[in-house]
Amino acid sequence: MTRKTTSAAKAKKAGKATSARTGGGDKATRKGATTRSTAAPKPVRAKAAQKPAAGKPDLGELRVRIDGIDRSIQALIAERAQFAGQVGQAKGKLAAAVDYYRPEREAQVLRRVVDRNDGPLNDDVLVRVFREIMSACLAQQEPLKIGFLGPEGTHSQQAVYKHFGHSIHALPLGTIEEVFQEVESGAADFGVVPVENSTQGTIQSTLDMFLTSGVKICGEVELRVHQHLLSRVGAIDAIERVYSHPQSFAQCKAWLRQYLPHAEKIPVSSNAEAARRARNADDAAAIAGVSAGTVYGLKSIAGPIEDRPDNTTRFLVLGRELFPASGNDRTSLLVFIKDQPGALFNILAPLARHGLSMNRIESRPGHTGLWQYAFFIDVAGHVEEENMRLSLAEMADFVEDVKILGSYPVAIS
Ligand SMILES: O=C(O)C(=O)C[C@]1(C(=O)O)C=C[C@@H](O)C=C1
Repeated sequence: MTRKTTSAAKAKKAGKATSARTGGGDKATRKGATTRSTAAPKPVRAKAAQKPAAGKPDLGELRVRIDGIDRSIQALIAERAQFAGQVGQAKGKLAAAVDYYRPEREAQVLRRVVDRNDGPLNDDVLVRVFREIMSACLAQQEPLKIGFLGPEGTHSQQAVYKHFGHSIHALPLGTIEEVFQEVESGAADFGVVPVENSTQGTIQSTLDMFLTSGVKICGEVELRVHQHLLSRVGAIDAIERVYSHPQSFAQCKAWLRQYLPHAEKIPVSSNAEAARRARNADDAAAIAGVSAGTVYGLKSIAGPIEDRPDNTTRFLVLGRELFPASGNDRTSLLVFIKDQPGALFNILAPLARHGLSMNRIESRPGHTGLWQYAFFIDVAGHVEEENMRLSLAEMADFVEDVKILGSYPVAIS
């Protein structure tokens, strides 16, 4: 019964969409065109209704076409939301919004968007649009609660919206440790924390949290990070002090040396905190993203000011469970190796034997004994896959312990 109603509704809507897409068949479209041509002769409209110059497209006609397409898009989004609602029902009565979230499915949807894209819009623009649609579809159950390193306006918050869209509750938290704790306790459904920057390297406080926390990595986000010099007056000559996160100072080292060599550099816990402080004095500035400037009412004096134009931060999405494979995944392992000759070689050799690429390896004091190290290893693939399972089994003789921190879709756009 449900299926019958749905397909009938779908056919009806598809018909409506087709006529709107072709431009002339839709009643409302024709009405729009008529209204426009007989509109009262206000100067602006009269200009739009004028015959276009030879070779120039007709503005009024183009807008009628756009209106028709908008109607089709809106009808299709509504139809998609209905199906997504039914998918929710198909999953059964689940305890909370977090149980409806499927990162592997979202990654597959977005990859298809990229594969289909022939322009004129860029992949990242289309991914953003579809991300928002899925975000809104999921929020029909209940919006997800996402913890991040606050306050409002940080790059972490931008990463939250890039990954989850805007139909969520973003929860600003005081420290990276708190993000882990809130996810582990269930107060947040997911968390987003920075893990490495292309200019500055690893954020070690994030890696170290995995030594003791039970959270799982269920996604990654890559964000191009643009830094600006922000102040309440917007004049560089007035600046005596600059606030920022140490990582951001490091990303803008050459620029600061050239343009503000004598200003005092004051490290604070986040760029947004820097912006919050800079709003209190005319001689203070912050290095932060423009969104922090918007939140705290600051003007951009200069930007982007990062030394490397490809400056990118990678964030991890933290959750409480592992998700199935999406088809293009990464696995993060925390390996405590045995203190014996060739131990590191012996844990990496199985990966090579089974054709798995290691994307990254990082050693940190393992907190298990003096000079004992833990290795954070990222490998292409998913733990569900045969070659990964075989590699892990073959490593077993050479490790004290292996923790699978997560198997998650590789970042999209
Ligand atoms: O396919 C699903 O499992 C859905 O719930 C639908 C949908 C979507 O809008 O496409 C919504 C949320 C999930 O995180 C993944 C996909």
